[in-house]
Amino acid sequence: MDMQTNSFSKNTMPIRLYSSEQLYAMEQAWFAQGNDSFGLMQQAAWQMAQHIETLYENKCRDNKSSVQEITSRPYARQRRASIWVGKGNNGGDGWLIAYYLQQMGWQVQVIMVGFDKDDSNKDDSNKDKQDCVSDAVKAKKTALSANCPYRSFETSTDRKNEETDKEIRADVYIDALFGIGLDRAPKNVYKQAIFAFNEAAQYAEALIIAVDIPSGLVASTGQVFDRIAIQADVTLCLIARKFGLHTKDGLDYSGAVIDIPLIPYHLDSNELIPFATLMTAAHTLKPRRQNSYKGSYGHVLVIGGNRIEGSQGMGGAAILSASSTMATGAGKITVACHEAFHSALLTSLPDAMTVDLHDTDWVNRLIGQASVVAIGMGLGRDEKAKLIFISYVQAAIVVGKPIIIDADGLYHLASLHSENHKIIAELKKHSATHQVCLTPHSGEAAKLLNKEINEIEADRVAAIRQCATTYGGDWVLKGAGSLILEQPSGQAHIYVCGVGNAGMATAGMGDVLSGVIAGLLAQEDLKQERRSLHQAVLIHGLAGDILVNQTSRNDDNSLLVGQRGLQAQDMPAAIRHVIQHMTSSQIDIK
Ligand SMILES: NC(=O)C1=CN([C@@H]2O[C@H](COP(=O)(O)OP(=O)(O)OC[C@H]3O[C@@H](n4cnc5c(N)ncnc54)[C@H](OP(=O)(O)O)[C@@H]3O)[C@@H](O)[C@H]2O)[C@@H](O)CC1
Ligand SMILES: Nc1ncnc2c1ncn2[C@@H]1O[C@H](COP(=O)(O)OP(=O)(O)O)[C@@H](O)[C@H]1O
Repeated sequence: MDMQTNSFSKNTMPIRLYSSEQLYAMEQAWFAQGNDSFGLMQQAAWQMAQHIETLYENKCRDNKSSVQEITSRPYARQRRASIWVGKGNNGGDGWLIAYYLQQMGWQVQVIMVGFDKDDSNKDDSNKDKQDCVSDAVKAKKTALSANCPYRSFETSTDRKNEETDKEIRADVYIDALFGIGLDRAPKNVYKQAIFAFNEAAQYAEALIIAVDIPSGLVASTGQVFDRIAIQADVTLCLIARKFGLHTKDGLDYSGAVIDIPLIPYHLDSNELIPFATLMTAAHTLKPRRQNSYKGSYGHVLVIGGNRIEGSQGMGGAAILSASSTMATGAGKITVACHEAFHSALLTSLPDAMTVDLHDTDWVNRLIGQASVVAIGMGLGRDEKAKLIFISYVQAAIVVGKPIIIDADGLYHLASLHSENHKIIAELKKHSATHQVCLTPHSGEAAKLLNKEINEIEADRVAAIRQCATTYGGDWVLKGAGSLILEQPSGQAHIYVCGVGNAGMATAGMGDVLSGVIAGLLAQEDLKQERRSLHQAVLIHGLAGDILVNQTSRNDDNSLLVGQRGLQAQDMPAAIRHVIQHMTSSQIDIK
């Protein structure tokens, strides 16, 4: 992987992300080499206890009160940790954290969730089978042998008295309910415990630390069921980064992520192929050659912006896409849109050329001349729009052009797929030799795969893989932590976009993205460098971040609009800013 990047974030290195299954495989490979599983749990807990102490001290410093000040308060002479444990190995980590924190002078209280009387009896009666008991049981025994105070969540909620409330109020709340083993929605007592944990920790204004992954968040998908999850300030991530921490709900629940690698899995020669790669920095771009002209930087043809009889039309989609294309440095642009929008287009983008979307002779001629064809933004969904979509995509295939398909283009593609139209196979074949980029959000992906949106959302990686298998080409599955699937040599690789923000959840942002992709692909001089799909998605996200000031050193804040004020039309100026910094000096984001 090309590591040459320009720093647009604190962490500029790509980070490998793994699924639960891969994490379990890493652990098993480690144990198969003769390493002890309980020893690993002890190591994990010991390191986490150290981190917890440091994080708490840092929090006190940030609050501008010294640790001595805090510890001298009559009700808090000791640092207090409330540790909520489940029955799996994540809970085992929690018991051992309690054990080590107590040794370090903390006042600890363990809250057991889902343990019933039978279980504890079973543990004690199995003394003769000590070697066979699980690590979690060994961890519990270790903590109990050191007299760590503990209580069952079920019992304390039943009692519901003031004393119980006081007992569980702490400076640090530690979530060790579920780790990578969570595979379904927490129900009953688990659901109650997660809500109670969040409520108690927020009431106490405590530091909230998740062990390995916040409970309720699925490591392999980033999904949280019905908003039932621990809302962490910090996640102490064991062994390797979980995919789910960085996409979808993971972005809202994980807080800051601290790695605790524990085992040297990356040194293994039979290294696992990562599930995905997290990207937070765009690759550096070389400056333009002095001896060049507009033709050196490509000609983009944007096809969209239609007006269907009786409607106001969607000229803005083509205008936003075209403006963003020019902001990336493309040499020339022609927009094939409805004639009703030509003057509006030329008013906002006088550098563009225009052609009537429905003048098929002209548009076909331009397809032959263009370096890249981007089609679908505001194209319309009626039968006439569908016919021109088929005709222009076919023309682009015949003359061998890179194609970007977005928005209404994806709608037509889905319907053509359901009709077994031959263009689907033609496009797939074309994608084996030419770049074809398709950019659905979850709703569009659902149509393309003939599924419900919640099925797509439940496993976005599976969805993007299925899109690529069905239609060929490179894909972006848009949303928080957008996924990008590229298959340059036939082997699919998935990236997660680690930049961008919720201010970008606004109309027209997707049109802007299609413009950035087209602009990068058009520029031949960037061939030796990265002008890949993930590079385009990063530039788009970084531009959005600059506009909401997620920058630590952005001297020029004239672009600042904030998340709620962010509009797609603000993006071209920010894209220019990002491209300029990628080509010269560095700025930091976040
Ligand atoms: N030695 C090691 O390997 C090391 C492991 N480490 C730690 O172990 C953690 C993984 O441990 P784990 O595999 O025991 O899974 P964990 O998440 O604790 O328990 C889940 C269990 O709960 C259940 N369950 C699932 N969903 C549920 C639901 N919604 N509601 C109710 N129950 C549910 C499910 O059981 P089921 O009921 O399906 O039989 C499942 O077995 C990992 O994140 C890390 O912290 C580190 O210490 C490093 C060394
Ligand atoms: N919460 C978010 N975090 C990061 N990026 C986001 C978020 N919401 C939307 N975006 C990005 O903004 C763009 C929105 O695209 P899309 O939904 O197609 O908008 P439209 O159809 O209105 O043009 C996508 O690139 C998406 O990834």
